[in-house]
Amino acid sequence: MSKATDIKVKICGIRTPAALAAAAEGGAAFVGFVFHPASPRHLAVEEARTLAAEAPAGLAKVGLFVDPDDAALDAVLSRVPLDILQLHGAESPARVAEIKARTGLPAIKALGVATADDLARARDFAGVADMFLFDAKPAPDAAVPGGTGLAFDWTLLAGLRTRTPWFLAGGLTPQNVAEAIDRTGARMVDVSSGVERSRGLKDPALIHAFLKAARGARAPAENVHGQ
Ligand SMILES: O=C(O)c1ccccc1N[C@@H]1O[C@H](COP(=O)(O)O)[C@@H](O)[C@H]1O
Repeated sequence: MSKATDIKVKICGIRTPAALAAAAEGGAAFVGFVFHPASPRHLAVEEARTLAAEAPAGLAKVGLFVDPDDAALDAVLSRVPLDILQLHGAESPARVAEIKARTGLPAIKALGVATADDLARARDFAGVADMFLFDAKPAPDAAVPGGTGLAFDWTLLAGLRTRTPWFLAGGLTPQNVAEAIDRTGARMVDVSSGVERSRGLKDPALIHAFLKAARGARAPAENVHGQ
């Protein structure tokens, strides 16, 4: 069994200094800033710049984008010192590689999971994505492709074959995160809706509760299966 402190947590959709402070004080490893206008967590570039300046050293700042074009990436990165990009759209492996080369930043590739075939798509990104984030698959007509508070069938992760580090996301809460870690072997977890008091509004007390629950969970020592 791994130590509780081995679990890394990303609090996504940070929009206020209070939420940022709660994430930092509670021991989050990553915070996510959403750059997707359809999302209730969308940040304008200058809002993100102000928040990023308040993030303590060692707290990785992740920029979440959905199928960004180069202009969208440049507009943010010219003003906001991000550490990692999260690509949460239908980006191809070639586009992920292109974005990494252009920005010089590592990339988390988010994959929507509803079936074993969805999970198998991770193979296509081997050697390209630095990390994966497995989230519930959005409905084809969904207005926003994530941050819905919906979970997927965690038993699908038993079929995962990857050496790329991965996050479990989708519908996690302070109440279920320890069970999720225990059942999936996740070493990294990501949450948005589950630490909000209303859609898009983070609750510092829920952020603290989530971090405490995640860090108190016990994950298997290894979550890497096969090649
Ligand atoms: O958070 C959003 O608004 C969002 C918008 C577009 C794509 C992804 C988004 N969020 C990501 O989805 C996961 C899971 O969310 P939840 O915990 O189920 O609400 C979230 O952590 C973000 O990485």
